[in-house]
Amino acid sequence: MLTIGQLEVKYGSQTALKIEDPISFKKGERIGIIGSNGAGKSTLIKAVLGLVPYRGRIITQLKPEQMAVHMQFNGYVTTMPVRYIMETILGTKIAKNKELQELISFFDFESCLSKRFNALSGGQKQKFTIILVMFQKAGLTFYDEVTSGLDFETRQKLTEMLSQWYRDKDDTLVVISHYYEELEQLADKLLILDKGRVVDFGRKNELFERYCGRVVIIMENSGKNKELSKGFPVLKSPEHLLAISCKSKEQEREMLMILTENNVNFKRSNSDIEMMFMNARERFYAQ
Ligand SMILES: Nc1ncnc2c1ncn2[C@@H]1O[C@H](COP(=O)(O)OP(=O)(O)OP(=O)(O)O)[C@@H](O)[C@H]1O
Repeated sequence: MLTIGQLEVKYGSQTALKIEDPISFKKGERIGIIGSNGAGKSTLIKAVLGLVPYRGRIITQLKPEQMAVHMQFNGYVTTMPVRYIMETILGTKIAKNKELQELISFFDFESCLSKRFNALSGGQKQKFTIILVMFQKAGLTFYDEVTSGLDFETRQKLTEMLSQWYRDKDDTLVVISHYYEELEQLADKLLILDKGRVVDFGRKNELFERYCGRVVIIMENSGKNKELSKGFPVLKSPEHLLAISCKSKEQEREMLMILTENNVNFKRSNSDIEMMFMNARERFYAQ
């Protein structure tokens, strides 16, 4: 569907993004893009959409109208109710369009239609743009920080709605997010960027195995826990946590036995994106 290779985007003399080995997004894939501030995530989307000049190759059979994008920040006319903005942008009347009615109802947006954009809450503003984006039924849809700035509960609800909407559909999605739980729900593959470079690209479970092992056991970073896990491979983790990588069932059993016998609370995970992301970056720079 889309192949990117030998890509370089510069702002003035600063290289914001450099992709050497080709990466491909295939039909139906759900791709999450993860990276710290300034990693080049939005720049990648802008390059694909032709919004910034670049050198290199972006190959796709898709026409511009077959790509839809939800950008991080969106502004609309503030002098009229969002109903009219929606109808003008989409070129259809809500009352006459069943599909649009279905979308509005799915996002519980009916009561918002008479409000002006500025009078919508953060979550409602995002829903408004999501409805506009989804209605286009593009082959490839980008969501850039779709839940950014929302409170935890609204974020969770919106992520769940997106996940539910796309569950049985074959749309290709590219989701940029800083929230690990959002990528957990919406993405099957991850593109990890850092300082404009590709750290890795692959299926979530394969990346987890590559950087964290079979399973990771996470506990408080205390002196006692460090002592108990001596000899086990320690992963890079947030300061307050101690993460142990278990490469085999035997290793995991041994670790769990020690922790249980010593009454230590722990979390076991085979999909922790934060841990995978931190360790992927660590290994990238160690090479
Ligand atoms: N219009 C611009 N002019 C100059 N530099 C820019 C411009 N847009 C982005 N940059 C720089 O390019 C780099 C990548 O920016 P980009 O917005 O792609 O990062 P990002 O990964 O999306 O970050 P964030 O998570 O903060 O949104 C950053 O160093 C940023 O300061």
